[in-house]
Amino acid sequence: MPAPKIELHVHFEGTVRPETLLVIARRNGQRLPAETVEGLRQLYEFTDFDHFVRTWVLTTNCLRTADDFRRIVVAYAAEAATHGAVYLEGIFSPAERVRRGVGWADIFEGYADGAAEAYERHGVRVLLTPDVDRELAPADAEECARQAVRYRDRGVVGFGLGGPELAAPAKAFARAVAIARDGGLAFVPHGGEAGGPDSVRDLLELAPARIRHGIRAAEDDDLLAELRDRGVVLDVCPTSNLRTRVVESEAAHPLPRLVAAGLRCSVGTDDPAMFGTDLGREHELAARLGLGPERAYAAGVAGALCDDATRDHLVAVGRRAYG
Ligand SMILES: O=c1[nH]cnc2c1ncn2[C@@H]1O[C@H](CO)[C@@H](O)[C@H]1O
Repeated sequence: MPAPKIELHVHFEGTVRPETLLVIARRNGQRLPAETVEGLRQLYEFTDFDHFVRTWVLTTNCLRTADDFRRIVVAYAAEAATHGAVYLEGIFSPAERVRRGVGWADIFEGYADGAAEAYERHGVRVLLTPDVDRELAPADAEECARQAVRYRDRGVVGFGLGGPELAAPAKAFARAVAIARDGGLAFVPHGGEAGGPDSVRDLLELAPARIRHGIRAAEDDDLLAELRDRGVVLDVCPTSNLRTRVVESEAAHPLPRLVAAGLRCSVGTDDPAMFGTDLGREHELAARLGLGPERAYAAGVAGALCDDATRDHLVAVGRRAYG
């Protein structure tokens, strides 16, 4: 049995393995930019972060029905469970689907049903953190936040910001974040991935519950100290950083610096099907970079947006496995 794991940073749309994506696209009458598994794999050779984001938008468009969303959650929970996952917080990007004619309810109902079914069938607790990309009009982001709040009792616990990091400052979405927060959702944005320390500071003004990536905080000692003192958990995805080329090589990855600075870092796969990774391999890489499974699990417990009973359960699971 693999050691228990908590994954806080995974995009459900990016978990769909090429074989399955081709089937879904065909069923929905959607054209993908490649028509074979090999073709998709080649498409996933990213030249830079921007190229990755553009490709992500192209390939994830074929997901369209409530049933698609439900199934991809259940399938990923099954996969992650084989690597020891006991708790997942999954991201999805509703506005990108709505823009292409999918209804809000189909998206939220599908993901919420999937989260419930994942627990029933695979024993993995799944909570949901929809996000908006930084190229979205703020008014549309506000609508997404309102929709997310409506699903608060169906497993939606957070609201995030993703996509091209340099397209707009987080502040442009302050109203959407306020709507989410007033509705009981935590703010869990991406930042410090393609953008540097200033981009992380920009997020801190909106009091994030965690930061997705945040790795470029390692370039600034004062910022590292501030993140440590505030206890902000960073959801780090090392393979993603290598594959989108925001980090040049494994040896150059800032994770050892983050760990040395006393930051709490969880380990995530980000978009495992697009980056050719899985939760087990991601933890092997994190361990090589100085972040072992026990410490990663503790960061997961600290960062999870769950209720007290679930956190107590996660603590007990961790204690049994790691002592
Ligand atoms: O590593 C990542 N960084 C930023 N955005 C990401 C990442 N992985 C997936 N997305 C998703 O890409 C979409 C593009 O507009 C966004 O919705 C974001 O959630």
